[in-house]
Amino acid sequence: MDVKAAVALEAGKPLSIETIQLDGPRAGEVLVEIKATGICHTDAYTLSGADPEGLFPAVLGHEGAGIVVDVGPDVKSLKPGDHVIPLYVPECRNCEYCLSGKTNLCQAIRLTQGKGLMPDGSSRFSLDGQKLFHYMGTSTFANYTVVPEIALAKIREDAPFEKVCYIGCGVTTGIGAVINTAKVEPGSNVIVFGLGGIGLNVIQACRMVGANMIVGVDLNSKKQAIAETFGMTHFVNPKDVDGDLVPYLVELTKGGADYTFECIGNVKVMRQALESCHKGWGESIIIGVAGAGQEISTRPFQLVTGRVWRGTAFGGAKGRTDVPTIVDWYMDGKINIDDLITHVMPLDQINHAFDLMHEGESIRSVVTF
Ligand SMILES: NC(=O)C1=CN([C@@H]2O[C@H](COP(=O)(O)OP(=O)(O)OC[C@H]3O[C@@H](n4cnc5c(N)ncnc54)[C@H](O)[C@@H]3O)[C@@H](O)[C@H]2O)C=CC1
Ligand SMILES: N[C@@H](CCC(=O)N[C@@H](CSC=O)C(=O)NCC(=O)O)C(=O)O
Ligand SMILES: [Zn+2]
Ligand SMILES: [Zn+2]
Repeated sequence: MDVKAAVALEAGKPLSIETIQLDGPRAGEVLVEIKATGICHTDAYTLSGADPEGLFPAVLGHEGAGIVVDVGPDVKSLKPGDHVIPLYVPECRNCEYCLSGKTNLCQAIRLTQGKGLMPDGSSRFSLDGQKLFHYMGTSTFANYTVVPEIALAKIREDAPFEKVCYIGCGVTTGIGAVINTAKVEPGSNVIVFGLGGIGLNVIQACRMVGANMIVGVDLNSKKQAIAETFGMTHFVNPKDVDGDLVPYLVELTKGGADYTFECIGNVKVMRQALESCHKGWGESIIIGVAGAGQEISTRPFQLVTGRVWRGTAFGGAKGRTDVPTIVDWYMDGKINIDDLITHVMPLDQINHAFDLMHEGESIRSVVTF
């Protein structure tokens, strides 16, 4: 079938709006009509060429919501008409990782997903006969996509696509990092580095769990006002700090934070986030994705003296189990998504969404089809 898509033809170039061809679903696969997709910083990261797994030409996008149109053989849990959110971390409930109970990182299809292919090793997308790569197993920058059954969360039908698509990455990542990964306790002091589409969700979850100080750090002071409405209690712009940022933050939090979150993807900030933690118990959670060749460093003494360095993917959430619950939280008014979606636009303006992100003018842009 013909599909309208924003195609990443080359690294570092704007997306190209094209009519491409999509093959139907094979065994274990589902054809989904994408109704809305958010644009996450990770899409920009891959498009920039910094992603070691980045492949071109490809259909990017991983923060979508839509409706099942058709299912391939052996699909049991979904049927046409079901409302779904694609998952870049699937949940097969059968692999060693799923059965461990220790991680959300289902590995059932990770190898082919990282090669831009469906689990059978082929692509469903093409442009004038040339193969296009899938992206993160989701490829939501198209009005139709094919996704493995194990990578789809079934959600309630009254949830608005243009809002809950954001649960496909940013909302779940930020909230899950607080609840599943750090397990922030009431009364904790936290520092959030980067007040974008992920960091603001970390802040709203810290408020939900009853954190005490919620310090936000961002180079862009325009983020202060919205962060305060989501629960930030103190704002720090590193440009306004005389001297080193770390001792300033340790002093502000009276000995260091119980938890810090790096929501930028900058390895220098990751070090600052670790070293701003409280001696003896502070935990720093890396959420940001850093480019190829980048490495983190610190004095081992920081860990010897009790600070903990951890990371999280998709907020530690098991998508088919947890995403429907987060949709319920939104529908019940327990979490705020509406105020984080600052821009909505049609697919042919998607490059503007990337410009807004790079200029620091948006929190989340959403494309509706
Ligand atoms: N681990 C995971 O599962 C996920 C990771 N990510 C990653 O999280 C990071 C954040 O993503 P978004 O919130 O969508 O990005 P964003 O672009 O919306 O926000 C980044 C924020 O960091 C600020 N910033 C940039 N450099 C800074 C610095 N040196 N010091 C202080 N603030 C600085 C910017 O002003 C901006 O407000 C990205 O690296 C993204 O790839 C995103 C989703 C899931
Ligand atoms: N391909 C990159 C790694 C990118 C990455 O870390 N992705 C996160 C999700 S970011 C979403 O916006 C993730 O879930 N990672 C787990 C995984 O299995 O990929 C690289 O190779 O550096
Ligand atoms: Zn994302
Ligand atoms: Zn699994």
